[in-house]
Amino acid sequence: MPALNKNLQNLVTIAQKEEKLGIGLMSGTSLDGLDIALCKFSGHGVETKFELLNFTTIPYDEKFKHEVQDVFAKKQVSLEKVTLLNAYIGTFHAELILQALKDWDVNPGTVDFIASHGQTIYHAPKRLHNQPGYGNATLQIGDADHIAVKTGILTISDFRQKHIAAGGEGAPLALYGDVILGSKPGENRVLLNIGGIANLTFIPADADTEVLCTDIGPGNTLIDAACREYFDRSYDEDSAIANSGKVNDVLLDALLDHPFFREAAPKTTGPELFNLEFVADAQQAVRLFNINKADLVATLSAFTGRSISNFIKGNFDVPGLKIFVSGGGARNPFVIDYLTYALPNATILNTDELGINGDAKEAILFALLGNEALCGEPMKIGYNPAVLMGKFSFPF
Ligand SMILES: Nc1ncnc2c1ncn2[C@@H]1O[C@H](COP(=O)(O)OP(=O)(O)OP(=O)(O)O)[C@@H](O)[C@H]1O
Ligand SMILES: CC(=O)N[C@H]1[C@@H]2OC[C@@H](O2)[C@@H](O)[C@@H]1O[C@H](C)C(=O)O
Repeated sequence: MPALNKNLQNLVTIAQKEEKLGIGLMSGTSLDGLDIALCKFSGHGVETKFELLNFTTIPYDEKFKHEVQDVFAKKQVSLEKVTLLNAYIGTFHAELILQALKDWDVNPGTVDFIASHGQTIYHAPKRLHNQPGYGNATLQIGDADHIAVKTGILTISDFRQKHIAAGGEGAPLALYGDVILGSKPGENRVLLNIGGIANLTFIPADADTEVLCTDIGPGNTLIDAACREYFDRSYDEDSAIANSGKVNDVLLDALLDHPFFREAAPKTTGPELFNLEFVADAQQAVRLFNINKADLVATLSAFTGRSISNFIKGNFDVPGLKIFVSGGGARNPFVIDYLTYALPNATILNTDELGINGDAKEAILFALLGNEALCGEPMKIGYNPAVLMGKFSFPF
């Protein structure tokens, strides 16, 4: 029998190691920076033992943000730019990983794998694009061959395509991590991530009830977009702008009137739908052509709070519900106060109370999916396809 080549031999050796050191990468819809989580794993599936050794977010500079924004969530872009960015982001992410490892004094040779989400540039579930003959689709760029070659570390990437191939919408993938890391028998839990888009995983107390993981609607994306457009700021730090404005209830109702909120879950979305054009359409519908810009930010912040609380109230009317919040929106006091007020029967906590750093949660999730790709078994959770996700890129 011919011997396996060096890449495959290394792959088998890594897959069979009792303990693995893996890096998870996430670069989300907020485009604030690259989240890098260095984790130690043993086991797989619900038996996974996991430790977060180091975490950092390396902020993107304005130039890089603009480069990505040029092609992000837009129907028409330069194909040349997308092609250039695919290689460029891969190489850039590799440089950021090497920088983080240097800062942590970790030798890249000791890291077994990198699990890279890539940068989503377009998310197109069938419900959203509505084009006959085409199914669900999504596109993450930042090619992993560049990461593997530049870092010398086996890289697993492009997790969402397998989810779609097996019948999903390619997102949210959070449930695999949420169930592995956040379940507690006998307790009704929601793990709520407020990133650019808000999503949640409901883990019921009773094992016979189905786990549900779904996007809910906008998290920070509209608040950030309005801050960029009208205040020359990238976000509303500590809700300073929202707190100086007044919620416009007519506009709030118009925003909430979109059919997305009436569609059955699980469902996914993105800034392809929730953008400033969406807000202008809602203003048009109620003939509100002029609105004070601080009132607009307050209304968009209330929109995030209300769409999340409506979904939770409408779907999980269960006793003793605990909601563990993560993502940058957990630091938006206006949104968190709104949830606390609108959901008096639930307890609102932070994922840190589960021992999971809320900022690191999504990067940890991808590290965990990388671990599953190496040594796991397909898991049937909720309505999600039972498949192992990710593609392998070798360093040599
Ligand atoms: N102090 C703060 N006050 C208000 N908002 C904040 C604060 N800190 C962070 N945020 C919000 O969090 C955002 C970043 O969130 P996060 O890093 O979770 O996004 P992401 O990973 O891109 O999201 P996604 O889950 O959609 O991929 C910022 O753009 C901002 O809107
Ligand atoms: C296509 C895509 O990148 N979706 C992201 C985005 O950000 C939040 C929400 O929309 C979620 O569906 C998903 O990310 C997380 C990590 C997920 O898959 O669970």
